[in-house]
Amino acid sequence: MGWTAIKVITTNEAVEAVSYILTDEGAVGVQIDDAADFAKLKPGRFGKHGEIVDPKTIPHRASGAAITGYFPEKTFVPELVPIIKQRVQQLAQFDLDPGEGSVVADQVNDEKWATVWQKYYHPLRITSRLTIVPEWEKYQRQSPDEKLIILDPGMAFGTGTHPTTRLMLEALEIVVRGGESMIDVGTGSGVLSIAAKQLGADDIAAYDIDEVAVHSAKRNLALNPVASDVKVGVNSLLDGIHTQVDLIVANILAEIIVPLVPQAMENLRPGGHFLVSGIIKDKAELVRNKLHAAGFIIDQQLRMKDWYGMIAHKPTEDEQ
Ligand SMILES: C[S@@+](CC[C@H](N)C(=O)[O-])C[C@H]1O[C@@H](n2cnc3c(N)ncnc32)[C@H](O)[C@@H]1O
Repeated sequence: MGWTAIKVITTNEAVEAVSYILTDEGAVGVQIDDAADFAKLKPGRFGKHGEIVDPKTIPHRASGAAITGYFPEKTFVPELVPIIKQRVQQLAQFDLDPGEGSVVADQVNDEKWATVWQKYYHPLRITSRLTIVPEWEKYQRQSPDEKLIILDPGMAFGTGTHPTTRLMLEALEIVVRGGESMIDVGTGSGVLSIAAKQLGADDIAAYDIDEVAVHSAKRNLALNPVASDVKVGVNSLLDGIHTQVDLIVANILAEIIVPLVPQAMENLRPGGHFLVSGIIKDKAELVRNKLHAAGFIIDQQLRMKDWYGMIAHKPTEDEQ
């Protein structure tokens, strides 16, 4: 079996917390290289047979700590790295200095990672009506209402298996009635736009700040003829966009949702829905407060593991 190693560079004080994060995200083993441990070594106190060893000859970090988590080969790295990054940065809230906080993936013993994980990615019924089907799998519908989302996420976030995406797919199924115009902010693999089209949404524009994601979304939209008219482009949030749509969806980190909230209010018609996900438990209050302050009405809060999603709407004239 191959392993995927994900290395976090942090401070000595954050070693335990980062090790916990890596284990909590599925690491089966953690290796710690801490400059503080090295500083405690004294000549002659170690060596396999009690021999005197010069600490200077031992490879070590000059400062801070590197913590490497070893994950099973089924791990889909493009979804895991941003999540670990976010959790490491959040340590500052608990008065722990995350330091550099860089998170880098490296495949160990397996250079073919990009295809190996595919062995573990199978058709998945997300809701009673939405099923994700990897492009390379054959799948027979289990019921006439079942809608398929054909995907090859490539290197973009959005396999459909992550709780943040699943919450959004559930929210779309609750809200979409048919004929809605929609903007998908941070489209990743394009999974939410394809799902919305399958549920009956009409005119959709999808944006991502990352060119790799835009490329992946274009490819996936082409795999799903129902979504072939979705417009996709590079854009940060809704910068420079002034329109009136029925629905805006965004599965992005809470800190990025915050500046998006007033832009969503401006671009929604009265009664239009704003669906947000990607909100880790500790940030739910921040997003709720921001939505209320901007004038949104929160209709429903969805939760899966430590992740929250929210369904909000812009008040109609009667509700104002
Ligand atoms: C958590 S992924 C969500 C992908 C997909 N929509 C899903 O639900 O699975 C967040 C996406 O937002 C993109 N993103 C991050 N910051 C952004 C910004 N300021 N503007 C637009 N997209 C952004 C990332 O590149 C990434 O593709």
